[in-house]
Amino acid sequence: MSTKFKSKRAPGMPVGYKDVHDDPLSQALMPPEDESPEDRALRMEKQQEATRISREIDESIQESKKAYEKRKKAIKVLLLGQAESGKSTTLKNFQLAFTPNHFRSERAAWKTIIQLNLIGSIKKLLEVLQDEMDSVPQIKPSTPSISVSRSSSSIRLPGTNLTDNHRRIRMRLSPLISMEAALARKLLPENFDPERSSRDICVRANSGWKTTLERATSPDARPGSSTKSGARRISSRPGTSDTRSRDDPTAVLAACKDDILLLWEDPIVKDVLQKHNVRLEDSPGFFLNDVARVADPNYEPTDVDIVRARVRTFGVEEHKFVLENGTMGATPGSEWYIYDVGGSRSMRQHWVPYFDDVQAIIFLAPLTFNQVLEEDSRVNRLEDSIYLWKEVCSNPLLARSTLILFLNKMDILEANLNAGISVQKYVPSYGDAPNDIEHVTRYFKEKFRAYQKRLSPRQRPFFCHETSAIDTHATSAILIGVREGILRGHLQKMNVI
Ligand SMILES: Nc1nc2c(ncn2[C@@H]2O[C@H](COP(=O)(O)OP(=O)(O)OP(=O)(O)O)[C@@H](O)[C@H]2O)c(=O)[nH]1
Ligand SMILES: [Mg+2]
Repeated sequence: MSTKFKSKRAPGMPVGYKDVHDDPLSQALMPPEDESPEDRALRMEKQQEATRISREIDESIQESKKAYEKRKKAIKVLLLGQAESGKSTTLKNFQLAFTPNHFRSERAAWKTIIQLNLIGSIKKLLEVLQDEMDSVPQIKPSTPSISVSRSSSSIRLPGTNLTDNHRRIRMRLSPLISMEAALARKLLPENFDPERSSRDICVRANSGWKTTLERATSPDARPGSSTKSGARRISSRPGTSDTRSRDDPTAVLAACKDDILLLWEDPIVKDVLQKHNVRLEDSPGFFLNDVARVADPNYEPTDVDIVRARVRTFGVEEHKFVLENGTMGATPGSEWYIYDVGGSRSMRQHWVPYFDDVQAIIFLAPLTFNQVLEEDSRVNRLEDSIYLWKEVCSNPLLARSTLILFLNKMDILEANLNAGISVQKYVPSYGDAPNDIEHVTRYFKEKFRAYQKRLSPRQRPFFCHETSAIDTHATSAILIGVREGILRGHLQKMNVI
């Protein structure tokens, strides 16, 4: 009886399946009647392999499903704000506070960025000196005077307090500039644009630029050295020690260190900068006050250096955080996604696709009332931040997202107010209220609060923090509170608490 029943099923088909004579597929799969034992063994082997592959596909679908569910449950935070508002700096603070091991593992990549930042400031400084020299007639110098010098004396150039010694130092520093362009082209080739070479270093989101930098600047990747497989990585030129040191920012900076210090600490140079209205201290990625350290051959960036390094974000970067054990009271293993966007005007259209799936937005609004946008010098930065804030508050896609406002760059606000810069001059509506940090902060905070209240499609609480994102200690305390708040809100929405 059982033999008879078996013969009616295709091999491997469970009991209860349709009779093979009714099912064309089963019929097609039936072994030939004269199947040899070898053919049968081969067929069984193929069948087992097919079953294994099918099981693997099922498992991978299940895993994708699980990952999708996990991602759906994960907390997603979007960092928004204009260019240079401090979004990437806040992200780095987040990494330092909650995934410090990962943060520190990227130190080598940041070292090159910091060196490029420093060279960028020197380049700007040299441009100002050149402008000053060009602004006066180039006639034969006549009035000798003593100034900064390695030699015993120097000759003052006509019409300026700069001397021929400044000109010589400027010449000696010029290899830094050609090296910067070469380095940017080699290390970040897809982002190299000679038209923009005077601007910040720019990296494309999710391009793996940190890995590229780490590989390209590791000792065995320098020109003239070989990889384990014997292939050259960067340059095909013969690797003389001369070419090696000319391409290596650490070696070139070390060779130029004394000259950089001489220029930067020279009171005449400071006067020229002031005359040309250039405050390098306020520009992003400023490391000129740290030359002695950064230009040292054994320089290793500190955590704060990394947080202060400047790289312009281009596009939208996704950062996954799996909180590390023992970090700031975090629940180990919890998953967060933080999206860091490029903030300049041309990049804002890329923000919208991320709006419908985020629990919280951290909006960076620096209180830089006396600065204008780099991309449009007719627009005041603070005015632009308020415009953006209004857009975010009123956007229906964000109606359910928690908004957290960071009034950032409080240190710069304080310095500006201490220097006596009047808020009323730039923001007439401020009137004649006291020009101090307390009143100014309260005034702008209330402005942001009122717009949120007026424009939000549904009521939501106003969360606001005063931050200086380069102060890692203070910022980590704020971020712990923010993380708790977002988590609580998220759990409430999911009805877990
Ligand atoms: N003094 C001071 N500098 C800050 C502060 N926050 C950020 N910066 C600096 O401002 C510069 C710009 O910061 P980023 O975080 O790169 O700005 P971003 O918003 O990511 O800019 P984009 O990527 O161009 O959109 C960097 O050099 C930071 O070190 C702050 O609170 N105080
Ligand atoms: Mg950025």
